[in-house]
Amino acid sequence: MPELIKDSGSFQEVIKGNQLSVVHFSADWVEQCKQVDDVMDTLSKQPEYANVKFAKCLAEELDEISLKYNIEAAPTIILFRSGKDIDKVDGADPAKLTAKVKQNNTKVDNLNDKSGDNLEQRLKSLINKHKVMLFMKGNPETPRCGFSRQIIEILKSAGVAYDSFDILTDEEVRQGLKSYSDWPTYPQLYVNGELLGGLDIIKEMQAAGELESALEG
Ligand SMILES: N[C@@H](CCC(=O)N[C@@H](CS)C(=O)NCC(=O)O)C(=O)O
Repeated sequence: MPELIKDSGSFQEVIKGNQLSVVHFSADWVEQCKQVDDVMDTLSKQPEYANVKFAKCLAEELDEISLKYNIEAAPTIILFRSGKDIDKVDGADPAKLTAKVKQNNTKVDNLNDKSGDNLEQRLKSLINKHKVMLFMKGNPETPRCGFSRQIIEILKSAGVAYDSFDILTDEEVRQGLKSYSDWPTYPQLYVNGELLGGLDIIKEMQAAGELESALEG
């Protein structure tokens, strides 16, 4: 049975930690929320989700938290890992909610499996996955940050082939790459395993007519 979050202290308790946390922003008077309650209840009883935290909060009673996470209507379900929101389901959509819990929990499992691995090796292999490799928020079809969206447009106009990695799906890579490359933000664009830069640098290169040759490596 999902825990009922009553204040911001218990909310922080629920979302912290490397496990997946699934929080239903609910309103008692909205019929669809009952459907989400049932799905959350069923999922919480499945052995494969034994380490996932399922919780519910009454969105109108915790307005500061609802504001922070842009809750516009109940039900909204937000998935968290290590205190950060990593995914979201708007409205009562049992199939989508189930799929997202499964998908994001698999990522945590992968992360845990890899915890003994050398993070540096993982980062190196990701950086070298493609000649031009973009680390961004979201994916080229659905960028989840304006900076990432702009760099996608630039790469599109340069007509270059590239691969991308969504750092919102992997907190270890998100934080690890910042220190590995000594670069604090995303997007990060790599060519032949070397950091070319973030959005501002890429824009400068484009303005100077240097981008296409830099992308050639
Ligand atoms: N001026 C930066 C803009 C990028 C930026 O500020 N990104 C922020 C917000 S999307 C970021 O990645 N913050 C660190 C994080 O979210 O982990 C650039 O040239 O790339």
